[in-house]
Amino acid sequence: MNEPVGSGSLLEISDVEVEYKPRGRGPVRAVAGVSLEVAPGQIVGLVGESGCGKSSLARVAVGLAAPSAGTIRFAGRPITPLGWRRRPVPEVGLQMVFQNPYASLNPRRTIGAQLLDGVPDTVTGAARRTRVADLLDRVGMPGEAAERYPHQFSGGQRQRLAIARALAPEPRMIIADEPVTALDASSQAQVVNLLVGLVRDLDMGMLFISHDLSLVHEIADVTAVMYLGRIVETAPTRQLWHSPRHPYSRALIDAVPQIGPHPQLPRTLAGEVPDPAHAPAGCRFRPRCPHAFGPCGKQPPTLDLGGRSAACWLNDPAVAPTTVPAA
Ligand SMILES: Nc1ncnc2c1ncn2[C@@H]1O[C@H](COP(=O)(O)OP(=O)(O)OP(=O)(O)O)[C@@H](O)[C@H]1O
Repeated sequence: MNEPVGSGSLLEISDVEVEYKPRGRGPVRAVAGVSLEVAPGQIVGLVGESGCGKSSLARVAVGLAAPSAGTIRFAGRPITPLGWRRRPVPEVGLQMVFQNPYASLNPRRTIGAQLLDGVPDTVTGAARRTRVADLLDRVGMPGEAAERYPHQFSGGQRQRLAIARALAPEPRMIIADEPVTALDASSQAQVVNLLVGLVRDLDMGMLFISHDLSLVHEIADVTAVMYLGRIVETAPTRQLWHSPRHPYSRALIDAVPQIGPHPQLPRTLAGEVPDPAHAPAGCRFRPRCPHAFGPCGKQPPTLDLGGRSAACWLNDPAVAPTTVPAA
């Protein structure tokens, strides 16, 4: 199953747009031209406020819906959307873990039956049952769980089982969309540690989607920051955390309470995220940006800053004011 990847990327999202056409309303461009890559063995964190388009992007990335524009390739092959409830791309090894584990577990079937569904056909006979036991063991669940139904487990256990279900087809990559948001605090840490441990052990790629920058900071190699349908900054996580180059990334970092020797109360960003049906022209962050100036009314640049990128005119020395505050 592990075919070579030509370009070095496992998942390549290029100029993707997702537009909804709700009845009685104008079109909603939830994803407005996003490009993002995940390499084998890499964890990429995608972070942004609620409504910025993270789930819309995840759904098209995994093939559950078609993008309105742009292309998605996995292991060098285009992803063809097959629709909700059909397993779209198991043959290319991309699986999804949802916020609500019920979305990936059928409440009317035993856990064992559902895990067996995902085990590749190349595993035959008694080895299939053994594989199910191995999967349960990997996620820290007892073998007896195979005979039970999803409702017989707690939220944290269900998410472990959903992770086992995602691992069954031996994927090369996981897209995890807010996988711990619905769980209580103690289960959150356990499930994140489990997921990250498995991804690292199995050398998989992962796109980890979250509204929680402090969590993404803990686990991601690279962080992409999304605002109102666009990626505004992508950088190695440590660089982004210590020297953000987009004012929105700065605002997200400032919103995280700091403890330790230099405690700091969170500073919340003023204003609301605009409705994507009425997105501001030019830089979409402009109405909330403390540094907005002339060129921001134009399309923001996607500036390559050497291994990282930021869509902000402040980083363009040709146009930025000479007294530029750090983002
Ligand atoms: N089926 C739909 N029809 C119309 N608008 C939609 C639809 N699905 C999502 N949207 C809108 O698209 C935008 C992006 O939604 P999306 O769920 O992708 O964001 P998100 O960042 O994942 O937010 P959350 O974390 O709250 O799920 C929002 O404004 C949302 O209201």
